[in-house]
Amino acid sequence: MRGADARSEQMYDLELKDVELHFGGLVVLNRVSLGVRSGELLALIGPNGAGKTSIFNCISGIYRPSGQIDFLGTSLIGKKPSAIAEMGIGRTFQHAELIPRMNVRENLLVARHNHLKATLAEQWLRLPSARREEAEHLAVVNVVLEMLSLTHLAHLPVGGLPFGIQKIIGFGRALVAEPKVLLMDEPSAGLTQEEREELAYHIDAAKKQLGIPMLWIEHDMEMVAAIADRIHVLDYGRSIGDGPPDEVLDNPEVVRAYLGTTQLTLAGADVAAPQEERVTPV
Ligand SMILES: Nc1ncnc2c1ncn2[C@@H]1O[C@H](COP(=O)(O)OP(=O)(O)OP(=O)(O)O)[C@@H](O)[C@H]1O
Repeated sequence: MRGADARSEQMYDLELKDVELHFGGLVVLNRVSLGVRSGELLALIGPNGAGKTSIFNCISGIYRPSGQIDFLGTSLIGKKPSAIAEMGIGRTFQHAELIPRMNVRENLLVARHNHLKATLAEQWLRLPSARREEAEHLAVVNVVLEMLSLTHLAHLPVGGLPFGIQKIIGFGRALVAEPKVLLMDEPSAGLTQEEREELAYHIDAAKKQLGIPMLWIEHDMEMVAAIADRIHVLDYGRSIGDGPPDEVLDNPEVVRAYLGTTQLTLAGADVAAPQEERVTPV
């Protein structure tokens, strides 16, 4: 079997089948089926209110839909959000939950708490096992800092850093938890064009380096066209397209539903290399 054929046959790590969600009379998700494989970045697009965040809330166990949601062969339906997070489903939020007075490295270390094995007493007594564990956490954090070109800012309080850098730190927070799949809810919201390109560069690089399946809600079609492997389109809770970016963004139904009459141009869609020297460490 050739590479592309093998890939299309590959099982999904995370798969939704006929997922349906209602709030009173409102049909929020109407038999939605989609899946994401390891090493794949699947963009979830659609107009406001289409149901994108609701899909994340169903996967995370916050909403209780009908249908099937399977993660690495295990059903997530009926599981508590904490149990789902512990299974390795990571999530970034539109507003990164950073602690402004802590420095960048400390913010990432906090996100390792799910991996803590040493008891509080062992940590206080600084037993060798606790010290070894601390060193392991620090090593993971340092790898992520390096990967996101944040090492030179690691000692700086997060609150004083530009918004675009804070977004990259928020992405790093999700990565240090070593998720098995990552859900990203519009990480580019509020960023300038230059900051979006830098974030896109890091998302793309992290996907290639770590091979984690990523499901990504995004409104910026240039970012999507530049780095998504596949796009799934929702409209009023219904799936209206799924496929490679050039195919999906050319689909007349998608153009009509999502983009109005504006023809999407993919020309110029690009990602920029990080600019480490943008922020001067103090
Ligand atoms: N907890 C809730 N109770 C009632 N209605 C809800 C709830 N959560 C979502 N909805 C409704 O479901 C629909 C889909 O909302 P959702 O936030 O999933 O859309 P979205 O595609 O993420 O939109 P946006 O791009 O604006 O974030 C909307 O009509 C919303 O008002």
